[in-house]
Amino acid sequence: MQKLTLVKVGGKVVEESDSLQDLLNRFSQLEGLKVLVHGGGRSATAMAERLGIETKMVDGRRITDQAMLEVVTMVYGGLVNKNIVAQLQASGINAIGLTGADLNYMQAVKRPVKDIDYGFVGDVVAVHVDELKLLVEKNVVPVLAPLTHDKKGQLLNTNADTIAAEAAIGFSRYFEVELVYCFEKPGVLENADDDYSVIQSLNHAGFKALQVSGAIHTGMIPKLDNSFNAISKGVHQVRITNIEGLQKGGTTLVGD
Ligand SMILES: Nc1ncnc2c1ncn2[C@@H]1O[C@H](COP(=O)(O)OP(=O)(O)O)[C@@H](O)[C@H]1O
Ligand SMILES: CC(=O)N[C@@H](CCC(=O)OP(=O)(O)O)C(=O)O
Repeated sequence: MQKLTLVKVGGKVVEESDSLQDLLNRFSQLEGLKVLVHGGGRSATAMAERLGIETKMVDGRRITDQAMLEVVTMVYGGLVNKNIVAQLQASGINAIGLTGADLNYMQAVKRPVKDIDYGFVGDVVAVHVDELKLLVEKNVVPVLAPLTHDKKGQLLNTNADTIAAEAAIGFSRYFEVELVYCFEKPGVLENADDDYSVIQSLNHAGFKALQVSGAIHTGMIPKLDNSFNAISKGVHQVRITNIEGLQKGGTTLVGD
């Protein structure tokens, strides 16, 4: 099977032009077939503030009402995505920027309201990577924004870590996929405040134990849930690392 590297880059890296440029330079140098997924939560919050639109969060999760959906569509599908595509083109990479509506590659349903109404947030129900496969085989690099659609005309906001895991699972039918989560820390840390405490290899039982002890918390919990879901559904390897570790290093997740 041919190898494919799928890199997800988070909001802090995307927000700062220097770190984004550094990441894209290193990404451009990765050999073989590749896909980039980007977040941009911080950029959306900043743009909402500039537009006088209040950002509402519950337990660290964005509430996407109609006004916020317009902001995230502009920021994720436009500003962030097209900037990345243009910068990759400048590095000689033939990139194409897409939401889940483009080529109908990722379909979702609006999250049902239980205790909390998250608004226009999509839970992924179907992934169609056949057209993307043809593109990557022609050395085109898809740049995927954290937006999905419901196939009835509604765009939905979907977490970028989930988009990356679901796309990686979809591509695993055709390729040996390595999923790399690139964020601001050098890996999953034994102590979130100590950058020298990187855990080199982590299985699901180890994750759960560190979650119970409180060493793994907040945004790292859904990132690891997405990672282990990807491994259980055929993704060859998942790594969590920073820009410097894009090629190797950080935390490698292992199946039980
Ligand atoms: N044990 C841990 N190791 C590393 N980061 C951790 C850990 N526990 C919690 N975190 C937090 O998880 C956050 C990463 O999640 P998130 O902000 O969602 O990532 P992203 O930048 O990819 O969007 C980090 O900023 C860090 O503060
Ligand atoms: C539904 C949901 O969580 N959407 C995220 C999408 C962006 C994202 O995931 O960005 P980071 O990777 O930078 O966190 C949000 O709007 O914040």
